[in-house]
Amino acid sequence: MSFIDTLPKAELHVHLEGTLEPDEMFRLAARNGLVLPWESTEALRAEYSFTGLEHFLRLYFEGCKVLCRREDFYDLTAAYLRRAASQGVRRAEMFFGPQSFLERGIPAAEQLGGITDAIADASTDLGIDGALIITAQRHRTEAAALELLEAVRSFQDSILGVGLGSAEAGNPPSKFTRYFAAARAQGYRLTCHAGEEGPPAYIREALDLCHVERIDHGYTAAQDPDLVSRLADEAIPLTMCPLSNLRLQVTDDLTTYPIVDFMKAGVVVTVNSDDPPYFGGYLNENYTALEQQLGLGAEKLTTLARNSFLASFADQGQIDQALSAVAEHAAAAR
Ligand SMILES: Nc1ncnc2[nH]cnc12
Ligand SMILES: [Zn+2]
Repeated sequence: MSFIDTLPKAELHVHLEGTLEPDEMFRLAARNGLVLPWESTEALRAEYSFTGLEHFLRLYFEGCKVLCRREDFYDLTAAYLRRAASQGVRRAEMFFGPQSFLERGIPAAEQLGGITDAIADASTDLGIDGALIITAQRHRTEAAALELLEAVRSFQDSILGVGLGSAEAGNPPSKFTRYFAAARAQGYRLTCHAGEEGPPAYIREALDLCHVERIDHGYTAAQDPDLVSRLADEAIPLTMCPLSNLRLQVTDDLTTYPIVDFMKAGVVVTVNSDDPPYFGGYLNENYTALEQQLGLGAEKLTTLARNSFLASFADQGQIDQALSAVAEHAAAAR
């Protein structure tokens, strides 16, 4: 086991629908009497070569079609949490976008009931602390996002936060100010995908107009040094996803990935997996890619793990406990 394998970590940017492994996609399709447009898992994997975010999203939404019943959502969540726990993940704040399923007539209770049961069982069986962040899809209207908040209202006690995902270009955060205001009024923690393919101005909008507490990706902040200083000064964390950015051609090469520059500037940057099977790795593969491509040593890897807990929406007591575990792990490795 390597230093990274056993380093205690939090994962703050993973889409549950994006954790569907190809063999599981085929198993769930068969269970639900559906025929997939691919002959085999190999044929499906051959599609995992993306020109950009929208290309990827077409395949991602196609995969969502095999999720139909409560047990499908349970199995999906349970499998991710098992995998995460085996990689030293102590806390996972997971995104889930109900709109794809609501539009197919699958009740919120089936979706969220399966997910929350799996979170509860994984907490008991594996000791991993899971939490749910509902995301609206920004290619849809703000009215649809507001309807989503209503559709999940009776599950509010099981939902930690609210975010915004899907196709970024042309769908700025300013389109969703009322959605974020309503979510904030209902007591949710707020986060927003921004600066993945969109410009730094989208990150500023997410902060100034939507008042979010975290930025998901934030890659393009590197183009705007004043914004980087602001993220540091205001302690706004970034949940970055290196292998995702590589596979979606956001970045050509991880040897120039801006995460070290962000760390030096004092930004609370974190490493995450986004949609692991689609992008070639779970959390530890993302840490390992940075270790290899940027030459990160134990000190910087430890800072990234510390940041993951500092940036989480966990209670302060839980954060303090996790930070002690990270410090012990680092000390034992010296
Ligand atoms: N990388 C990503 N960006 C935006 N929305 C997503 N949904 C799943 N993965 C996503
Ligand atoms: Zn994402």
